[in-house]
Amino acid sequence: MEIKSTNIQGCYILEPVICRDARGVFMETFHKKKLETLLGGPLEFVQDNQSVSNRNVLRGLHFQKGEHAQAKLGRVVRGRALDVVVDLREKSKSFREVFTIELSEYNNLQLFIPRGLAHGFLALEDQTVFSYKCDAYYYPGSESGIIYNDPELAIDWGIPDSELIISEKDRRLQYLKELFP
Ligand SMILES: Cc1cn([C@H]2C[C@H](O)[C@@H](COP(=O)(O)OP(=O)(O)O[C@H]3O[C@H](C)C(=O)[C@H](O)[C@H]3O)O2)c(=O)[nH]c1=O
Repeated sequence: MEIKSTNIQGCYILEPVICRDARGVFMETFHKKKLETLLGGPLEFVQDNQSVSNRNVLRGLHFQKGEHAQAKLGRVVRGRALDVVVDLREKSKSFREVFTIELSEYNNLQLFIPRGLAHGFLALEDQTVFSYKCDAYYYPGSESGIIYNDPELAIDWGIPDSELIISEKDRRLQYLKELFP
């Protein structure tokens, strides 16, 4: 497993070792001890999630507040997605910064997302399967988020707004200026 830093403190790109032979491909998609060594600290994932999205579906930008904040290890098992995180940690050197990366079944990349970041993605192919580990349980009462088209973030999703498929819930998410008045 190789690790690369991003512009966001504690957020890392992970590239698994791909073992290919005449039968196909094998890779370790998660190895607790190796990842703890690479990240330099303990990891205790407690919940795995998976969503399937057709092309142009945008999920996010979501986070859980306070004690229910989740670190995530995300990857695309099938298809392609533009993955986006925003640093919402006021004490972080990268506070308010955005990082985007394409995760796909073709590049096998993963993204480690520390607690305190908002996360979302745009599916770039039909039936894109996004799978991720969380180090805290889902806690509906702590759910929050930032709206995908917040002008302060100016995220380029790469397609016209009219083509985006977004849940009513996500269309009602707050702006950064409401979260940090
Ligand atoms: C997140 C979650 C949701 N649910 C239920 C709640 C709804 O009935 C249904 C769909 O939930 P939601 O629309 O919040 O799903 P996404 O839009 O994919 O949410 C995720 O989107 C972005 C990309 C994230 O990083 C978050 O982990 C997560 O918020 O699954 C659960 O039962 N458990 C869960 O952990």
